[in-house]
Amino acid sequence: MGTALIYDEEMTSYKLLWDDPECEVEVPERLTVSYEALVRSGLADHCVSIPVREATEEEILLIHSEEYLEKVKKTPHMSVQELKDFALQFNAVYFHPNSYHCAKLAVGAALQLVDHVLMGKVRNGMALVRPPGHHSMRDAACGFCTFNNVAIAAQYAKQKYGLKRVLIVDWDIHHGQGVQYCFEDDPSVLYFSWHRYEHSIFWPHLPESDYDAVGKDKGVGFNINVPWNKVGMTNSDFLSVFCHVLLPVAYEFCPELVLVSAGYDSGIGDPEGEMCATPDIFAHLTHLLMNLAGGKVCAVLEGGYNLTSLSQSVCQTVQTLLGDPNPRPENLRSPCQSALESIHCVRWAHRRYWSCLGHAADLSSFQISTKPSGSPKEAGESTWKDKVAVVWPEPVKRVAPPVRTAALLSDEAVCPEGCKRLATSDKLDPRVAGKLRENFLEGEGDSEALSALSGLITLTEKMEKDEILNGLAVVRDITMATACVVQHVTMAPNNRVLVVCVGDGEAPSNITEDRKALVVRIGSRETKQSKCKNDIPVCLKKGCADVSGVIQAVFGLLLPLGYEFDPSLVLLVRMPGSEVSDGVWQQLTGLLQCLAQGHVLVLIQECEKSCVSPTACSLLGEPAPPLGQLQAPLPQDVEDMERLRRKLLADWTLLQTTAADTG
Ligand SMILES: CC(O)(O)CCCCCNCCCN
Ligand SMILES: [Zn+2]
Repeated sequence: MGTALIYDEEMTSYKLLWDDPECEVEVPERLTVSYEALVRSGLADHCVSIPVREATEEEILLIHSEEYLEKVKKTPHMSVQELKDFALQFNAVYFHPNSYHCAKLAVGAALQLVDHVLMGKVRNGMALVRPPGHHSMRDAACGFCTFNNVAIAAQYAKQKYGLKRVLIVDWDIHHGQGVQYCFEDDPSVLYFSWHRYEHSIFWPHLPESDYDAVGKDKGVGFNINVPWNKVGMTNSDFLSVFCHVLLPVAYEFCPELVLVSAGYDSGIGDPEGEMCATPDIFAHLTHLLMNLAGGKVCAVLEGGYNLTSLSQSVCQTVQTLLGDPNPRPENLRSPCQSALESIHCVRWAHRRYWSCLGHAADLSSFQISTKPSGSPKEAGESTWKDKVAVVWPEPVKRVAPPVRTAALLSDEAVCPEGCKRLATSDKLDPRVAGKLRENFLEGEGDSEALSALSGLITLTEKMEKDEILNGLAVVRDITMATACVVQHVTMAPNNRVLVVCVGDGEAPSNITEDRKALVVRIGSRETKQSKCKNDIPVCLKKGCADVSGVIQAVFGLLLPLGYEFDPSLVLLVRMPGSEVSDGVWQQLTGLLQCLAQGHVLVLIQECEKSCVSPTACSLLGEPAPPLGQLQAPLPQDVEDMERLRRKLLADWTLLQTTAADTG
């Protein structure tokens, strides 16, 4: 199934007709540069092009009032002066004789995308639209927005397809208060937004944009606001919020559809956001959402005003939707104190509503930075032209290797659909053979074992050379196979391997202190006190059969560790007898492809070969099936994981979830 791209240059046919410093950034070129970048990069050709359509009045009335619609319907016939006067009744908007037409196309584009995804014609997709939507309200335009494209799409999806749970992820740098107002009492729509706030001195200065606006009545808990109280937030801040706030909640919620209010003014160089996250981060944010809702992800453009940053970020998003491997995240470091405060506050505010946040530390542990008395930035606010030009490196080219998934299997085993069987006939370098015999086979002449190990070496080398993206191997002795891969990979100077062992069993023997290998073991009990700090055992009372326990460990520990460790290879090992369900296993296999440019090698013990085909599906880029709404993790497990997290904080900064953590 493909990735939809919805774009029509008709939506560039309106613009600001008078001088207005607060609206001048919203130019038609925003759409043309984004689309042209997709065409130039060849990404548009790999997408399924879907035509736009005008939304009907009935669809607009899903969210907006008749009075408001009747007012907007009059704008095509207005003079410039009348348009100007009409706009004055709203906050930071402008109108043009064509803006009503374009606003209907923007809504229609979002609905076309939702239809094609929910009817299974495409897997996911992106709609490049303007005007944006997330600020507009039932009775009012606001912040360049006329109709609330994403809010209408959510309502439309519920009504037409009977969806019970829709997740809206708003990564635009402004708070989509319009969306919040629509759904704050609605438990079927979980709205997540981060936004520049600076304790309300940033536009639109609303108290209800703060972290304590958690929803109302039946909707308490289903509105999550992460305020950025400083500018300059980085990739590390963004990933920390996804791992420690959004994703655990999103998996507990288990949405049937993910709508993204994809605004790129949160990216570096944007005059509105003034943040520092680089365009490649949107590849990771997108990837981390793609195993939710069975992969049904609809991204709808909101803001983004630096044309270079915008077009690069749009390309990063679409390339990930298409399944191409993610770039390795550049030099991640500790989230900043202000971001940690925000994470701490929002986790605390939601601790009663989401069991995954039940243990969130209370706020007494540190003094929240006081709200500065500073007056809103309006006074003498520098316009975007005064802002210093920001530069950043062009995102690295992301090339998909010629072979996506290779399989190392015994001769009689059937090769899963879509995988390429690895020919072990390749002559093994006699020196390597000698080392393997000496290190792993105690010299015994077991040619079968030798050919299996040499096959693993070949697999690993083909990944390093980007001849294949990822692979799976069915082996007889999984501990030996793991040790063999670890040893081979860590021989090269700047290689690092993240070993994820699922189920109980011995960690590989040759893990050294040199941080070239990091082992995270998720199992039911401490096999033995982990001897070195690069071997991290995560213990769950019920072992890997505990879905919410594993998911808690993945987002709270494994992914932050993995991002900070930044491996060149991920080795995912399914220990024999691990009761991990295929669903959880596929989630893991899918999510871990966000690391190491997607170079994931999965090891499966001969006796477990029933999980070969689900593993192959995930390695081939199929979204993992939804896990269902998650139960609460066991309190004992939560406490153990919290204790482990605090112990690891000294070495791993992305594990922090509160400002006090840097104690
Ligand atoms: C879609 C979007 O969220 O990017 C729209 C942002 C509107 C910003 C209005 N700024 C007003 C500044 C007032 N001094
Ligand atoms: Zn914005």
